[in-house]
Amino acid sequence: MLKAVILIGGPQKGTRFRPLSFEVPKPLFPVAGVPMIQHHIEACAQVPGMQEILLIGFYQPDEPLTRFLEAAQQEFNLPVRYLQEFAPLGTGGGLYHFRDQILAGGPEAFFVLNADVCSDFPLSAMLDAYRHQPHPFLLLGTTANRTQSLNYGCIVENPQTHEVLHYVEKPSTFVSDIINCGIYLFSPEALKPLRDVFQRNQQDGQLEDSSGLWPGAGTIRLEQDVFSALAGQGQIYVHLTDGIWSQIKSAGSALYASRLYLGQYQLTHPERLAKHTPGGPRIRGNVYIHPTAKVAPSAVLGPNVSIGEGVTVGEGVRLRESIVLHGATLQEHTCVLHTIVGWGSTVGRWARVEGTPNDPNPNDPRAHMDSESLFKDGKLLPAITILGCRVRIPAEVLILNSIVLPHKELSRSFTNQIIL
Ligand SMILES: Nc1nc2c(ncn2[C@@H]2O[C@H](COP(=O)(O)OP(=O)(O)O[C@H]3O[C@H](CO)[C@@H](O)[C@H](O)[C@@H]3O)[C@@H](O)[C@H]2O)c(=O)[nH]1
Repeated sequence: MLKAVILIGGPQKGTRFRPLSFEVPKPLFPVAGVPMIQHHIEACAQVPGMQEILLIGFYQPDEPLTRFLEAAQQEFNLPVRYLQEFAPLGTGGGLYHFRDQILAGGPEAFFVLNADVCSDFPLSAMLDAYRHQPHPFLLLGTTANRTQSLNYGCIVENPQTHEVLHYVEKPSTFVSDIINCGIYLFSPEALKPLRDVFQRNQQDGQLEDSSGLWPGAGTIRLEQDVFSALAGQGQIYVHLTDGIWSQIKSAGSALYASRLYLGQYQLTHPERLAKHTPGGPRIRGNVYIHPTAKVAPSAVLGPNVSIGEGVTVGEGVRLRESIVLHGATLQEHTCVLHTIVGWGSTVGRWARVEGTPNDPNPNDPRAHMDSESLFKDGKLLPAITILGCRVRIPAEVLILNSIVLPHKELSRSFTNQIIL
């Protein structure tokens, strides 16, 4: 019997996701038409013997989260429960705090997944590797180029045995091109080192560390406190993958992840991809259209477009590399490229809304999305355009490389601006 834990974090963590995280908790943001963590849940539910999926975080259990959990339980016919931390406990504190719930029923092992990653989740392959040679910690690893590796946990392995010999979280100089994907398979034994860290933190007193976290309150950093400390002791192994993988930290990376998942749907969910039908809109490449959306037949959509519930797309609209969220309206002949259109927003006739993608270098197979910062030298960097919720864009204007905060009613064109 197996279980899975998804680490969903909490409200203040989604700052690079603003203004989109104002409306919905980041783990529920739709990526390729379904909430971000539904991809995780679908992957876990497919592993034979999966008994229960636990979401651990420090969000207040609000209505969208509760509705999502109920829908997921019904769809996958599995208990999917939310366990709320009393305070942010770090990536390992929640696992230790809720250890009794995780180990209830005696699982053989449990998966631990960061919520903010996009992957094809090779969970069965990880399970095979684990069963072949059970160790307390199995980490999924992928490769990154030298510069980008510094943004992740870096793993030095023994290439013969795949034992993790050395682990450094976000090093300041190059350590290894194998990075931690934030996808793990732990044996029940893994909770013992977590207990040791917990007890040590209690003894050391309630000292604040440099990140402002409070170890005495039960905070455990899986990466630094456990992986770095135990590397080279025969307890941590890495399973390498060359499948799709990306972090979802910013709106730009959500758009990129949407593209990756839409590509995956060819294999996993062909029924979710829109097909060209006589009298229907023209579809180019991978496109998701929610069944309740109304799309005019002369619209041209794709590639890599995802259209949410109740969206209206008018005649002659051109839509490419974009996510259009619940209840938005694109009036006739708008052109929307590399943009996220927020919930209930309206783009007026003949308006053009465009962003600039910051996709990984296509000539470097090890490149990932850069963890973008919005500014360089005091200037807003060109990036995808984001319209917050219920924004109104008038007819015949151009909105380029801009972020528009919720409820704004614009009256003219804007380029390279954050509109507050
Ligand atoms: N429950 C809970 N979850 C948390 C907490 N803090 C973070 N998380 C969740 O844990 C995951 C990791 O979050 P971060 O702490 O922001 O780390 P990171 O910068 O994403 O880096 C981690 O992931 C990388 C892969 O995406 C790894 O390369 C890196 O080593 C590390 O594990 C996210 O899904 C986040 O929601 C917490 O206090 N409580």
